[in-house]
Amino acid sequence: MHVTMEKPARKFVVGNWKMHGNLAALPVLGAIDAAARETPAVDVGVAVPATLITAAWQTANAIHVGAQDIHPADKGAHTGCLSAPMVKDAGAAFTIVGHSECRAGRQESDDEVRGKAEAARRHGLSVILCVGEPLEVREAGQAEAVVRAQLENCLPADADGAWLSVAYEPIWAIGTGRSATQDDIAAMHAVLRETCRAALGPAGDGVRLLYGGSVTPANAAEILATPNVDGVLVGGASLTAETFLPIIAHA
Ligand SMILES: O=C(CO)COP(=O)(O)O
Repeated sequence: MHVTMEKPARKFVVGNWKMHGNLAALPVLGAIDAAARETPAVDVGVAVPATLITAAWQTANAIHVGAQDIHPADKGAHTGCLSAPMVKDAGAAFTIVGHSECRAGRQESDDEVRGKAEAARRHGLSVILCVGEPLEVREAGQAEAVVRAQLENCLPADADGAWLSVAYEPIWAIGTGRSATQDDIAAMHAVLRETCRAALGPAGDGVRLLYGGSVTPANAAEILATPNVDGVLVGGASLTAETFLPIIAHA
């Protein structure tokens, strides 16, 4: 089952736990799940470490449980990697692909990221495809051109909002406490929307566009009210109920 994407009515608020959390963190997921059940107009997801996917899926049923990355191949000699069918089997409903921490750590190309998105779709997983520029690119005035090219290169040919979301995560805003300004987010998300429409036609309007990078309870309302922002992808602030629940409440 794909995460149902009913744009623009429903916002998508997603936590990315990165390399944080073990079984002792399940009560946090329980609290997020309870909040999601009380907020049925918002789609809530958490991309947990792979070791927690099954337990999360068994614990929480009002939220979408996701993986943080997959390999483009279904199986093979890829030590330490997980395939789309594996994370699906474990209970994931979606996966993140192309996160800047994966792109940088593993020298991932846009082609590989597109291959991961295609693998996810083949196996019935929804996808959050991440794009975003480093600081030097923004300072050189090239952010929109670079992110547009990144999305064009990573977008699977016949994608649509039934299974695809795109997350704009400027690298300089991740984990720094310095989120992008509302104007910068609006400008970039207009570019993302235009790029989705150019590549996918009317289906491009249905792709949910998320913002990620130092989202907190203090800035979430403003970010979520920005044109073409259909949700947020939250790192640090998704690790505790105290900080993630208020973000869900703002959606
Ligand atoms: O990378 C992120 C989510 O995928 C953002 O992380 P922070 O919210 O910690 O800046």
